[in-house]
Amino acid sequence: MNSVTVRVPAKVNLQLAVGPLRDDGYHDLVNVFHAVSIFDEVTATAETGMSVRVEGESADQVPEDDDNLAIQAALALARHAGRSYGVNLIIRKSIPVAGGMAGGSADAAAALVACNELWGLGLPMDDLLEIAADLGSDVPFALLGGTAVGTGRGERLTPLEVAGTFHWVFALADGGLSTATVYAECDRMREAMGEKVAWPRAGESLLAALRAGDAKALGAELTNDLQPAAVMLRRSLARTLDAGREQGALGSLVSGSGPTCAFLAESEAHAGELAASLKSAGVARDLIIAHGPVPGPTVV
Ligand SMILES: C[C@@](CO)(OP(=O)(O)O)[C@H](O)COP(=O)(O)OP(=O)(O)OC[C@H]1O[C@@H](n2ccc(N)nc2=O)[C@H](O)[C@@H]1O
Ligand SMILES: Nc1ncnc2c1ncn2[C@@H]1O[C@H](COP(=O)(O)OP(=O)(O)O)[C@@H](O)[C@H]1O
Repeated sequence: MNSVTVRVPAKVNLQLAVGPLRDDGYHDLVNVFHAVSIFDEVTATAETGMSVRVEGESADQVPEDDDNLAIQAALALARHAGRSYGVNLIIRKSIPVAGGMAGGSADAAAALVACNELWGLGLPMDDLLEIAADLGSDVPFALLGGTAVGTGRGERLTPLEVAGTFHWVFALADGGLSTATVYAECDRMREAMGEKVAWPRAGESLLAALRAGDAKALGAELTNDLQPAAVMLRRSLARTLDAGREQGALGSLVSGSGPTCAFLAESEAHAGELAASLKSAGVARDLIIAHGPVPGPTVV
């Protein structure tokens, strides 16, 4: 086999509970990940060296050297296998870059799956999950897909039972936000308010809403502890979130570290109406309709 293509979804966080800052610079989380139908595609082709090319949505903002998370994934996999494999990766991006939808992590997960296949390694999921956790906190979930709760840095995963499909509208912003900057702003705001940071816990009502496939109940339970920090760093997000609520979204929140905002709709038709109203309100660079949960990386 000379070439393998893998399609990989974006994520939105249904609950992001951020615990205290740890000594290693990370925060303990309860991170309820939900994979949605916005996909990047990664094609891995056998080659002697390691190279990457990025095409599509905001490709100019993605590094085409060893800083690219997909190349880092291929290098980590080759190291794990103890061989000096080579690969050319072509990444076709649709997931917004630095948008809080884990596009880089998705590409890394896709590269792990594609190279595992291309190089005939046959490594099991558990090995790939271990390599993924060293690449970034969100990469293990990007390998898994579906809906799952992440603890620790977000890398320790338990898949969640979900009934049916949820319909979403995503409002894209101009430019990205740095994940590390948003966590640091969250710490700064908490300190300024003298807030005692609680140990993060999964919301029982949120898990029940997922099990029941109850969009209305889910909408009321969406929470993101990074949202105040993201809004502080990008004030225009307050207006975007307000517009979603005014236009009848069941729930509105910043996706992860932002600046993408996510709006939960009642149905596919309602998502279409909501996207149209948000477009008229002029509160986003672009709007994308998607559904979740969807499976993780898939060889196409
Ligand atoms: C916020 C979240 C929510 O899912 O995703 P994004 O919105 O960026 O997609 C994640 O926690 C991001 O995960 P990921 O993007 O993989 O982060 P990493 O590369 O592991 O870490 C980047 C930086 O984020 C901060 N970080 C990350 C994870 C964590 N549990 N605590 C942290 O404080 C640290 O400052 C770290 O240096
Ligand atoms: N394959 C990749 N796709 C996107 N961004 C990447 C990739 N590899 C490295 N990066 C870098 O990671 C940063 C965060 O990207 P991304 O994963 O899209 O956002 P977020 O962490 O907000 O979900 C980008 O600014 C970019 O410089």
